[in-house]
Amino acid sequence: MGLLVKKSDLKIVEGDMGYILEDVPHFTDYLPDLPTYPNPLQDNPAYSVVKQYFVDVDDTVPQKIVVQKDSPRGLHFRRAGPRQKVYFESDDVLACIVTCGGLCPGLNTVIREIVCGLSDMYGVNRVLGIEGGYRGFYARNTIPLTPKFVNDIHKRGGTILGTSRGGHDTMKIVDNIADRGINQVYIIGGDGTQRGASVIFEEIQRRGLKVAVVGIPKTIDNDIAVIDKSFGFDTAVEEAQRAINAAHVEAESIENGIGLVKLMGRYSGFIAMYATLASRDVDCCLIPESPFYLEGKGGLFEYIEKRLKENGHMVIVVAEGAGQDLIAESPQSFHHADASGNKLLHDVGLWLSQKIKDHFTRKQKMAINLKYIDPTYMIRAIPSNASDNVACTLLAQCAVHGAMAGYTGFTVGLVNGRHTYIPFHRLTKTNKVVITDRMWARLLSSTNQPSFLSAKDIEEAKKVEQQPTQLLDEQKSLDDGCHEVGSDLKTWK
Ligand SMILES: Nc1ncnc2c1ncn2[C@@H]1O[C@H](COP(=O)(O)OP(=O)(O)O)[C@@H](O)[C@H]1O
Ligand SMILES: O=P(O)(O)OC[C@H]1O[C@](O)(COP(=O)(O)O)[C@@H](O)[C@@H]1O
Ligand SMILES: [Mg+2]
Repeated sequence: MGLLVKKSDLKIVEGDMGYILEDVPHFTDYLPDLPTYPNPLQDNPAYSVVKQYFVDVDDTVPQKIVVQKDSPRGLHFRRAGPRQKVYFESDDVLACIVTCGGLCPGLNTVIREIVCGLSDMYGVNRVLGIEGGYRGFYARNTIPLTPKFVNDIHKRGGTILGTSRGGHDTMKIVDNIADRGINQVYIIGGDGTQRGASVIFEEIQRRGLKVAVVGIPKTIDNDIAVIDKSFGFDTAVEEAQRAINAAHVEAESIENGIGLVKLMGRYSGFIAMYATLASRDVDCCLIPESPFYLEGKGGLFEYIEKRLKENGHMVIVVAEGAGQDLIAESPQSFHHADASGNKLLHDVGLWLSQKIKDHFTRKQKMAINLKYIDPTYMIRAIPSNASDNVACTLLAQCAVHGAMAGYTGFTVGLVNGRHTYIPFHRLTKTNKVVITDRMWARLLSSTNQPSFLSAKDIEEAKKVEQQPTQLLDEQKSLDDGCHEVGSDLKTWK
């Protein structure tokens, strides 16, 4: 279940024409009369030439960018960036950085840029690395992070700090933060991590500590709500091309060749969809959001047979979360969830390979050559590419600006091309490919695969689409006084 947020805990500012700002918490909400200091950036020669370097206090960014003449202005988030006044003196800051959840290209770049951003922009030189994810706060020693130490780390995949699932003990973590005198906590991770960050922030606020809790969203699956795109996603899609190319070369070199590639995507098929659209060698893309079936008219086997007869070979891309309902329970799937409570998946790649082989060789008596490629971890265990490196840098710098300016309990994220500060609870919902959107239609028209949907399914999907928008749903919940967010795809105990 997602986070349950009371209306009284939200910072909502309403304006004309249906304008709503969902603001993020600030120290002054619970610690009035804190001293402020001029932002040291104003004396930094590198930034002194920038016209209006500091962000206007009233700047906000709309969540919905496409509007009609009479539509309400809708939900907005606070624009990220440096503020004229800061709430920390450089020498007083003791920051820490932790990485949690699965790997993602760019983690080391974000770590590097937080350390260098704190030092170069704000003269902060005390930064600690928390090793091995959340449990590292109370179970491991810290490592001092200096600009020199992190200088080359962006060239490496993974995270120099290590990561983990599970192990989130709020009290132990906050005790540790307080005992060490840490006053800025940078938490890099996905939806689960942001839920964890949210409860850490609540406890810190309850204890009245002047500690900024800042999230930087991470997920290779690109399934975090609200934000445009997560860092590392482009790198993963690019790396997936190598596997798809190999599958294509293998398939076209042999009679009735089928190349099958499994890509990551637990609940959302973004990697599979973008890798397919980028490649143009893919004949069929299967994702969790779009149910499919094997046998009979309009099914996968019929389509495979057609493509082999037309073209002599084909390439299939399958996202790891696709077809889970079709796969029978197996004895191996005894553990149903990982340490963080994420549902464990059946291996759709192996299952599908076997099903295709059985169907064509035994039932159809048609000789096929299937080559299965599983590059799962290869696409996320690599360093980030050039554009992801820049994305990581901007996220890290915006995170630092926000913490220095006294904001807390927020995640930094790109919304409609602008960096914003977003309350944690907004990001814990899972973003999914919408199969009634134009992007999925583009994919279907580029692969020519069947949609696997009956006329009734299409009607149902359109009805879901026509239901009130997310914004209206959420506004209604707010009016009711309570706001539940987050997917119910996983349970947290
Ligand atoms: N609801 C929650 N409350 C507190 N901590 C959580 C919650 N969900 C996940 N976490 C913690 O966040 C960390 C990362 O979560 P996980 O789901 O594995 O990865 P990701 O953050 O990439 O989604 C884990 O250490 C887990 O214990
Ligand atoms: O084997 P692991 O480390 O649990 O990771 C597998 C999972 O990690 C992911 O890459 C991303 O998951 P997170 O965003 O929760 O880290 C999923 O696509 C995949 O199912
Ligand atoms: Mg997750």
